[in-house]
Amino acid sequence: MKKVSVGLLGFGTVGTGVVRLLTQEKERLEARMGCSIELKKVLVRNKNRPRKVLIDSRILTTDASDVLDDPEIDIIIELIGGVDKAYRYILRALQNKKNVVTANKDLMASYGEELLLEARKSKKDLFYEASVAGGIPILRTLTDSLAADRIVKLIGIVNGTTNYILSQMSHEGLSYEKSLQSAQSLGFAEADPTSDVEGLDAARKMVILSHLAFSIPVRMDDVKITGITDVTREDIVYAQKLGYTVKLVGVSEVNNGAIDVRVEPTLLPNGHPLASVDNENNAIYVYGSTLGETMYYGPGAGEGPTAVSVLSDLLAVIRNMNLGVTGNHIFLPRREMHNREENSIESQFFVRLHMKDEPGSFSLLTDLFKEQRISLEKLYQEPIVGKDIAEISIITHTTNKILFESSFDVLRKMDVVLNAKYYRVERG
Ligand SMILES: NC(=O)C1=CN([C@@H]2O[C@H](COP(=O)(O)OP(=O)(O)OC[C@H]3O[C@@H](n4cnc5c(N)ncnc54)[C@H](OP(=O)(O)O)[C@@H]3O)[C@@H](O)[C@H]2O)C=CC1
Ligand SMILES: N[C@@H](CC=O)C(=O)O
Ligand code: NA
Repeated sequence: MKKVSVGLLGFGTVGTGVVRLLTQEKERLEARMGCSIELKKVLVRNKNRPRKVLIDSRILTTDASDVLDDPEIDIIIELIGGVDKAYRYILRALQNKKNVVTANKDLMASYGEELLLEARKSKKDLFYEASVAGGIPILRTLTDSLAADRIVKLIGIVNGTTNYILSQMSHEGLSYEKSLQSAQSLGFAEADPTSDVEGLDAARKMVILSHLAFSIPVRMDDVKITGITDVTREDIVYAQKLGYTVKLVGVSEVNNGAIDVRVEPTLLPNGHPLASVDNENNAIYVYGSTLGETMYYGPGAGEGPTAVSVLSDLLAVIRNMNLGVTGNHIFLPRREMHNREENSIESQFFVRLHMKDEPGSFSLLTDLFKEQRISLEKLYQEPIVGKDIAEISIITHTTNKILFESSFDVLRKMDVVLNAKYYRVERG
C-alpha cells in the first residue's frame, strides 16, 4: 500500500486531538484513502513535557528542519499558532514542495493571500478549515456548496472562548474571571487569551470569512473591533429583562458597493437563532440572495472538534495527491471594495444608564430622544433601593448610527445621568 508521511508542528490542544483521532481512526481512514498514513515527526518546544496521548518519543523533535526539510514528508500540519514562526515554517514547507494544513487564523487573516499564492506557485495545497469556527465546516461550505449564490451578509458567533464566558455569566451567574479560567482549562482559549476577549480572534475569522464569501480582501485594519472585557453581569441581566441575549457577534455586510465588517458585543432578540448558541459552540448565519438564510452550527473550539477539521483537510490533501491535482479552490479572485461610510449605517441600540431618581429627570431623557427623532421601542425603569438612583434600560428603534452616537454623548454628559453605556442590537 502507498504511504503518505505527515509532519506535525505543535502538539498542544489541537495537536493532541489530531494524534488521538489519527491513532483511533487509523484503519478506517487508511481504508478510505487507500494508503497508509504515517506520522513521521512532531515538532514541540519541550520534548520532556508530559503528553496526554501516547506517542513514540523518538518522533518528537525541537528542530523544525527535522520536519520541514525531511524529503519523505508529504504533508505538514501547522499547529504551533502565532504569526512569525508559523509564516516562515509554512513558506518553507511550500517551497520544499510539501502540502500544508493549518488551523492558524492569526496567520491566514494577515498573510493568507500571500501563502495561498505561494501554494499555487508550488502546485501544492494549503487548507485551513479549522481556522474558522473549529469543527464547523464553513470554509468549504462558502467556497463550494454556496458558490452559486451571491452572499450579502454574514453574522457569526465565531469565538468559542467569549461565547463560553458570556454563557457562563448569563446562565450560571459565574464571574468573568472564573469563566475565562474555565475556558482556558478546557483548551478553548488562545495561548494568550487577550486575543479572544478583546475580539481580535473573532475579527481574524471574520476577515477570512469575508474574503471567501465576498471575494473581497478585507484587512484587519478594516474591522471595527470591541471585545467583551467591559460587559458586566448587570448588562446581561438587564438585556434579559427586555428579552435579549448578549453575544460577541461578528457582522460582515456588503451594501451598495461598500463593505462593513465589525465585531462587538451585541444584543440578539431571544428568538434569534444565534441567541441560543451557547458555551463554546459557534454559528455562522449566512444571507444568500437566492438561497435565503442558512445557519451553520457546532463546536467552535476544543481538542476533538478542531482535530476533525484538521484531519478532514489532511484527507482532502491526500485525495488530491491520489488524483494528481491540487485544489487551490479556496483561493479566489479579488474584487476591491471600499469600507462603508459610518453615517450610512442604521441599527437599533440598547442603552443602560443610572440616573438621579428625582422629579423631571426622566422627562429630560425622553425629551432628548424626541428632539433627536430617535424613537424608543422598549423602556425599563427600576429604582435602586435606598439610593435615590434609577436603573434605566432602553431599546431604540432603528436609527442612524452617527445620530445615535452624538445623542448618546449628550445624554452621558447630562447632570442627572451618573453613568451610561450602549450596545448595538441585531434585528430578529
Ligand atoms: N484550541 C482550539 O480550540 C483551537 C485552536 N486553533 C488554532 O490552532 C493552533 C494551535 O492551538 P492550540 O493547540 O490550542 O495551542 P497550544 O498552545 O495548546 O499548543 C501549541 C503547541 O505548539 C508548540 N509550539 C509553540 N510554539 C512553538 C515553537 N516556536 N517551536 C516549536 N513548537 C512550538 C507547543 O510545544 P510544547 O507542547 O512543547 O509547549 C505546543 O505543543 C493555533 O493557531 C490556534 O489558534 C484553531 C481552532 C481551535
Ligand atoms: N480561541 C479560539 C479557538 C478556536 O478558534 C476560540 O475560543 O474560538
Ligand atoms: Na471550520
